[in-house]
Amino acid sequence: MRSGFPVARRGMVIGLLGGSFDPAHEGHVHITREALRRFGLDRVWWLVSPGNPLKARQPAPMAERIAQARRLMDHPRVVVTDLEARMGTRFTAATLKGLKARYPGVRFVWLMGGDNLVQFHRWDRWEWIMQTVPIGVLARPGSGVKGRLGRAARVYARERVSEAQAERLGHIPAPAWVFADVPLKALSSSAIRARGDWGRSGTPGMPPE
Ligand SMILES: Nc1ncnc2c1ncn2[C@@H]1O[C@H](COP(=O)(O)OP(=O)(O)OP(=O)(O)O)[C@@H](O)[C@H]1O
Ligand SMILES: O=C(O)c1ccc[n+]([C@@H]2O[C@H](COP(=O)([O-])O)[C@@H](O)[C@H]2O)c1
Repeated sequence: MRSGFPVARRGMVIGLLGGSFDPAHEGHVHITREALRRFGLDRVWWLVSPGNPLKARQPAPMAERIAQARRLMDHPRVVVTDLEARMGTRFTAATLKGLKARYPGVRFVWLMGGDNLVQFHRWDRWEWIMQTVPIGVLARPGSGVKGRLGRAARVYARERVSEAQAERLGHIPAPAWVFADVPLKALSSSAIRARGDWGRSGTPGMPPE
């Protein structure tokens, strides 16, 4: 990855988990492992965001978040990247456009927790995203209860793929999305920040020493 851009071969299926990772925690690790297993992914790339366009709060410096995420997410098929900062994008649609141009022949799958599906219709060019890449949604406490999946799920209800077909997700033409009912982990970056041990404890999500 000398250029800062990870290597990917044609035909690979790569899951993209975008996030603030401020800080990364065991919930991110958990959904990444579940996504690798359930969606037939060759790799997952964590896209550490320069800043979520819908969040007013500025996150911790990119270098700190990347370093902490790499310490936590140690897996041969997972890459923690600052691709969005390198490409100068922060909206997901722009990121996907850039990645598709840079990696022809690679199949991307967008990954997100159920909380993001609920507000997905507020994202820039969300319908274009839906029609461009398959989406794997992972259950999160407080989201995914019947009737609370949000507008995007309603508009694209017929494009929902069953969990039994999820292993082929990267090969199903968009629009296609799966809601994976993974075991729930009630961890969040905001709770860790509120506790105030981010930056002091080596492992967010664990009690400070
Ligand atoms: N415990 C979890 N279970 C399922 N999905 C999660 C979990 N934690 C984070 N995610 C998902 O991972 C992605 C990146 O999350 P993010 O970096 O914003 O962490 P967060 O814990 O949601 O942060 P914050 O509490 O600041 O909103 C998002 O798609 C989010 O929905
Ligand atoms: O493109 C958008 O309009 C958009 C709006 C909100 C969130 N996102 C992306 O969703 C991902 C999760 O964001 P966050 O802050 O919940 O970790 C991250 O990659 C953000 O850039 C993207």
